[in-house]
Amino acid sequence: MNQVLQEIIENNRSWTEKGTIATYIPELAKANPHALGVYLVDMQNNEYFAGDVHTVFSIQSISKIITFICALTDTDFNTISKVISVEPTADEFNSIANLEIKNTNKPLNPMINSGAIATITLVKGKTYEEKFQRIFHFFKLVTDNPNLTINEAIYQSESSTGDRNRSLAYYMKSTGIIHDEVEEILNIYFKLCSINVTCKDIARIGVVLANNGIQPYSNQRVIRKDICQIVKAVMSTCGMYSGSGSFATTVGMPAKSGVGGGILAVVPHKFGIGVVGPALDASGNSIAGIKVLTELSSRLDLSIY
Ligand SMILES: NC(=O)CC[C@H](N)C(=O)O
Repeated sequence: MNQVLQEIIENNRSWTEKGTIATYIPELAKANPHALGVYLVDMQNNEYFAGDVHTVFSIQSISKIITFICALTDTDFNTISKVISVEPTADEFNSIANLEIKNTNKPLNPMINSGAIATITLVKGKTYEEKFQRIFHFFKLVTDNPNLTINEAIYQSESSTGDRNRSLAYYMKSTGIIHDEVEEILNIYFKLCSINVTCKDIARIGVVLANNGIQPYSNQRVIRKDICQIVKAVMSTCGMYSGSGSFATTVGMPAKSGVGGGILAVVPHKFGIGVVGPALDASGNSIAGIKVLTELSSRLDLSIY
């Protein structure tokens, strides 16, 4: 398997030249555009990998999965559905337009920025710090990595340039979708986006979802099965932003990307997959990462469709 992964990395590394690093968060511009790595964890906890798997990157929007799981654990899906829809969008991940144009004012789904900001408000916590710590603790549990840290420079960079996210949040407050202090919620959002991870960390989140909530290495249930099903469905339809439809046809796996260059993909009952490749395509997805997953899916026949 490692040999196959090695070939796939070599076959697709040239795609890193065709994408661009996210620079709208200035600190992200420091990422290595040529990095490309892939990590698989299977149901028996075997690990396979190739390429730049030691590259550390900020998790960015992949954190939206974890926030959504925490909200679904604290608040039932029907209640959440009154605040956030689960419909895909062809607009950009930080679009403000659809909040006004679609009749309900609800963010279209929890995988875009507006939806994730609203999702944070549905996670329980007596204080904002407790809310953040509960999500961060769950991150450490599900990755089985108690040493996860926040990338302070990226957090500061996001916070000082995150005015689009501020406008999304203030708009949602004006329409009654959120009620909390906007700056406090954004502070949590920016911190969650700034968590340092490797492909292995995100593959480990993936394998728990692949196994319907049970960690293969500890046999411990960490996510309810019904929550895993909802999250995987939303990843399938919304996880790759405006590229979700073409990703479903070429790769065919529930997945979630982030502008740090990570992609977390799930092959139900088989694998959790983590990919890193910071050069992005026009939708904000890792350009070479998608190519790696496309070849992997085809060679191992992994599409769920
Ligand atoms: N697509 C992403 O990964 C976006 C996350 C990023 N922190 C933002 O809010 O813009």
